[in-house]
Parts: sequence; C-alpha cells; structure tokens
Amino acid sequence: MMASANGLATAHTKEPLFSFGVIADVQYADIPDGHSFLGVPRFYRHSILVLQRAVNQWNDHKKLKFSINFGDIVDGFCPKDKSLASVQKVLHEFEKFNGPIYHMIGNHCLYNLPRSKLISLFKMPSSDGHAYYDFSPTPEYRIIVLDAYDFSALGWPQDHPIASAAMKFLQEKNPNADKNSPNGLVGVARRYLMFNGAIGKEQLDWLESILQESEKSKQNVIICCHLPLNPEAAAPEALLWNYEEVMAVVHRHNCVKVCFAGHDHKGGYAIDSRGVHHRVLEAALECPPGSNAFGHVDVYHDRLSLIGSDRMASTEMIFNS
Ligand SMILES: Nc1ccn([C@@H]2O[C@H](COP(=O)(O)O)[C@@H](O)[C@H]2O)c(=O)n1
Ligand SMILES: O=P(O)(O)OC[C@H](O)CO
Repeated sequence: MMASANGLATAHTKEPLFSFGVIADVQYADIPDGHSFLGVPRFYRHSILVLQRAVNQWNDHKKLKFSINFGDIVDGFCPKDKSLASVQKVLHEFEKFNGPIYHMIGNHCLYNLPRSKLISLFKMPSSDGHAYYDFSPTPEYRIIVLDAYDFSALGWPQDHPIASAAMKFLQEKNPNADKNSPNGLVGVARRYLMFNGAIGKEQLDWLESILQESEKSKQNVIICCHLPLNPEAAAPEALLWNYEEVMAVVHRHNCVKVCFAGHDHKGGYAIDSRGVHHRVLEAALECPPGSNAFGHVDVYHDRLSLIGSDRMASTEMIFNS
C-alpha cells in the first residue's frame, strides 16, 4: 500500500513498465456447440466472438504493447477442408489488434495444419523454422515462447524420425490402445497422452542459454507455453511430458518470475517451491454465449498483475526477489 496526497492509502498507483493482452484456446470451428470428452460444454462458433471482444478491449486500452495467443486457435473438429480458411479467419480477427500478436502452437492447431504451415501463417519471429522464440519488450524484461510440441507425435509427417520417436516414447509410457486415454495411469503419469508433447533437447539447450543471458542482463523472464509446467496449477492430464526437466532448467536461474500456459481450459494458479508463479489461462472456447475469457497483464519491476475479464480470474503475482 502507498500513501496518497489526500492521506488515503492506495494500492499500486505506479504506472506499469508495459502491458500486454492474453487469450487462450479459442478453438473456433463453424460447427454446432458440443462438449469435451468429460462433458464440459464447448461453444465453437461463439469463441471467435470472445476473440473479437478481446481485440476491441485491447484496442480501447490504447497502451498494450502486444498481445499473446496461447495456442489452439481452431478446433480439431473443424472440417479438414476448412482448416486453412478457419485459421486464416481467426488470424484476421487477431490482425485487427493495433499491435503485434505473438502466437504459439497448440495440439488443435496441429490437428488442422502441419507445423511448417502454422509457423509461416503465425509469422513467428524465430529463425530456421523453429516454433520457439524470445523477445525483449523493455530492457528489464524478456519473454520466452516455448514450443510444447517440438517432441510430439502430432504435426510431424508420420515417417519423420521425431514422430516415430515420440510414438515409441508414448508406447512405453501409456499402454492404452487409445493414446489419448489416461485410463490406469496414476498421478502426474496421466500426462503421457498423445495430445501433449515435450520440449526437445535442442530447445532445452536454447532455453538454458537464453536464461543465462537474461540473468547476466538482470532481466526478469516470463515464460509462455501452450502446456502447463506445474502440477499444482493444472490437471495432470494437461502437463508437458517433460515439465520437470524444463523446471529444472528454470530453477537453475533466478530470473524466471512467471510461467503462463493454456490447454487446461478451467484455468489454474500456483506458486512453486522456488517462488515461480504458474498461471494457466481460462479458455475462450468454454465461455457460454455472452461471456468472456481474456485479459491483459500489467508488468512492474516487482510483480505482474493479470486483469481478467469475466471468466478469466484476475491474479496478482508478486515476486519473491
Ligand atoms: N479423461 C479423458 C480425456 C480425454 N480422453 C481422450 O482424449 C480425447 C480428447 O479429449 P477432449 O477433452 O479434448 O475432448 C477424447 O476424445 C478421448 O479420446 C480420454 O480418453 N479420457
Ligand atoms: O484442448 P483439448 O481439447 O486438447 O483439451 C485439453 C484437456 O483439457 C487437457 O486436460
């Protein structure tokens, strides 16, 4: 709390260093409403209206430096002859935002289009065809966007060595005939599902080098990944296969303050044993007509403040050090 001129205590009157918009799991498709495997309603046509309202609010805010889309812009039930047009339709809505949009690849994106096509449609600022990248919006901060499907059975041609290795890995971890079924798997082992994936060795090395650089430059780091990295913040079925390996890299350094994710549509929040905040964002797809799930993040030296609309909970994330 701070003392104000009229003597009343007011919280956080300082201007943020910068602010950015967030939205997750739009999963648009021009198909009737449905539900998840577990019976949660999904509103495939309405979700693009949520995105439109997000972009309007982001533009009205006037001071957002950029926005981040946490993946799954089109649903896997989208008829495959409509995949490209549907992805383009959603991207067209994002393009109405008065600033850059940073995208990431989700499993539903990969049910629709190959990763190479998505990387070019999303205009990812990565070199040599990777779907992971980083950028620094102000000297004090760096944002890292991870590719959760780098090592995955999705999105690579079926005869690609990564697809074969990922299928072999899943065979070893999940004995079910349906590799999307967690039946019989216990606790966090329920994450070994085909709709999840992992950060490959090269990407892990890249993450390590970026975190070393950030630490040297005294930058705070925000990690964004379609798949959650913390079991307290998400259902075990939603976790990145090698979340422990990624968090071991993160915890070797002191610079990562917050990890954001999508994928687990109900959303979640936890602070891990090392003080890193994990915020899983509520999905646009599961907003009943007229409701919303998007927000913006105000970034300060010592904290992040997520201001959510409606179904997206607001969260104050104060750093340890
Ligand atoms: N508990 C579960 C959850 C999912 N599955 C399988 O995954 C597919 C996709 O699930 P959604 O939640 O996105 O609908 C679903 O069709 C099932 O094959 C499962 O087996 N058990
Ligand atoms: O977005 P989906 O359809 O892959 O669903 C993901 C699950 O909610 C993860 O538990």
